[in-house]
Amino acid sequence: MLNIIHLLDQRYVSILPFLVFVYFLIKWLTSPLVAHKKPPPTPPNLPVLGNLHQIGLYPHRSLVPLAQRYGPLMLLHFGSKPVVIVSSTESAREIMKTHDLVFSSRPKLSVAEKLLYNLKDVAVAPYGEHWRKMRSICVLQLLSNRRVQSFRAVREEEVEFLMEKIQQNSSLSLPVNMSEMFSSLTNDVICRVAFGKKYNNGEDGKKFTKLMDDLMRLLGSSLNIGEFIPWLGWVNWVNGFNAKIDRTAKDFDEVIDGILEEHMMNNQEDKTHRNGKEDPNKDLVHILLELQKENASEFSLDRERIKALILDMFLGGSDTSSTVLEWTMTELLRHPRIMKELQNEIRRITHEKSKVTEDDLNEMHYLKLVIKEALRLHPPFPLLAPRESIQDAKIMGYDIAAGTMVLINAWGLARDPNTWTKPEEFWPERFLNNPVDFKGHHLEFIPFGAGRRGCPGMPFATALVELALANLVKNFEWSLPGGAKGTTWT
Ligand code: HEM
Repeated sequence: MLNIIHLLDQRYVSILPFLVFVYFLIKWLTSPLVAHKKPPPTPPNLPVLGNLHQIGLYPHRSLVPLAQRYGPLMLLHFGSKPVVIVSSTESAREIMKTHDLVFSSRPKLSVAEKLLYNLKDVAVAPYGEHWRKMRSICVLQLLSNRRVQSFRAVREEEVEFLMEKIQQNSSLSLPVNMSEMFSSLTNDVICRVAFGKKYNNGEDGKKFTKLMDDLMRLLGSSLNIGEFIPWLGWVNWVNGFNAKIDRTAKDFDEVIDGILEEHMMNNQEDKTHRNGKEDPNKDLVHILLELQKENASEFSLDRERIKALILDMFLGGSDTSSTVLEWTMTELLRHPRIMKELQNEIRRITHEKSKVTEDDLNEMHYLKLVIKEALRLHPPFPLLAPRESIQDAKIMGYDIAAGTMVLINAWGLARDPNTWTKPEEFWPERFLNNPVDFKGHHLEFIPFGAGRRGCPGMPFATALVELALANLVKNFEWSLPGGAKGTTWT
């Protein structure tokens, strides 16, 4: 008996390596990437880092030569995370049009999770019922054309204020820091729209501005090593990154809590004074609190969802528009012929008027071409916002597994020499008699994204950018300090 057991033991021992091999083979074959017969081409990668070393400081730039070599749909590895890179109009159309629903989720990134109330907002929320409801509030209540129009006075006043500041500097022959001015313009507009007042003065103002800067920096940070190489997650504790996230999230929460309390008290008072009549100048917090009270559907717009939505409005509405203004002015300064042509159009239309108002903008066709061209060359989100597939899909003959992160190189698409004549040149006339627009129908030009997850803030952003730019160009003669020519780097 003992002998038999011994014999069996020996047999098991000899087949053990085989069983282990079979186990790993099955595991490998059923892993999300290999189970799919044909994954997209992958550049060679390093252990641990994957392809992170090939991404560099400007990923949208580094990805272009890689795509030329490995194709319009590549599979990279950011550490251990598989990421599909989309680099041609055709592959973007497949992802954002043909298979839009499959790619309409967002990956769960831990920084966003902590800062955006556990993904309770709209911009980073995964696809599902919560996102659908929040998106509909955004589109129908907060950012509709009618709502954007209701904030016209805010935009006109703030742009006028910007003109006064520049006028003061220019009368003293002082240089103007346009980056700072654009940043405070867009911040002040979004503060007034969201909260009904500015947060730019005194200690509170400073604290708020710093908080917003920190939020933007953390959300756009590439410091988060633990996201892509999980076993190095401890580094984020040691270098203070996690502590900074927690502190920023807590500080923002305190500020927004104060603002909500203030609004709730004011709403009570307003009701007694206005006798139930609708206030045409409601700010976004006010609107959200009303929706919360109505609570008509089964969807509960709880306090955290309100805070997360407000934060989205700041993240979407502030840095993006100021970046567009900055780049457009930079290109105009580098191209005096285009600056002159634009100035002629604006001065001809507004004639003797001291300022451009929103009524004048419809006639300013060249202005729109200039902004389009600046958005083509310098999209504020060169890789858009990451997407994630919700089920397996076949794209251009390649298999992409459910749960794969997808990055769309909008910057690369808008400079693709196969699509655009002289793609590196700032040449607004390219859009003359050309139906290509940034509204998400032409996949070669998608600074606002496209499809279900496309940007709902486009009308809000363009209204402010057009008004500010028209006034800047009408009212002043511009040049770079010391006769500098400006750079082309982005
Ligand atoms: C020039 C200005 C802007 C640019 C270039 C821009 C660009 C973008 C891009 C590329 C996306 C991702 C699209 C995609 O995944 O297909 C996006 C999403 C979004 N944007 Fe904007 N944006 C701008 C202004 C705004 C403004 C002013 C707001 C709100 C006040 C806003 C709110 C949002 C929101 C809420 C989303 C998330 C939509 C979703 O995931 O369903 N954006 N934006």
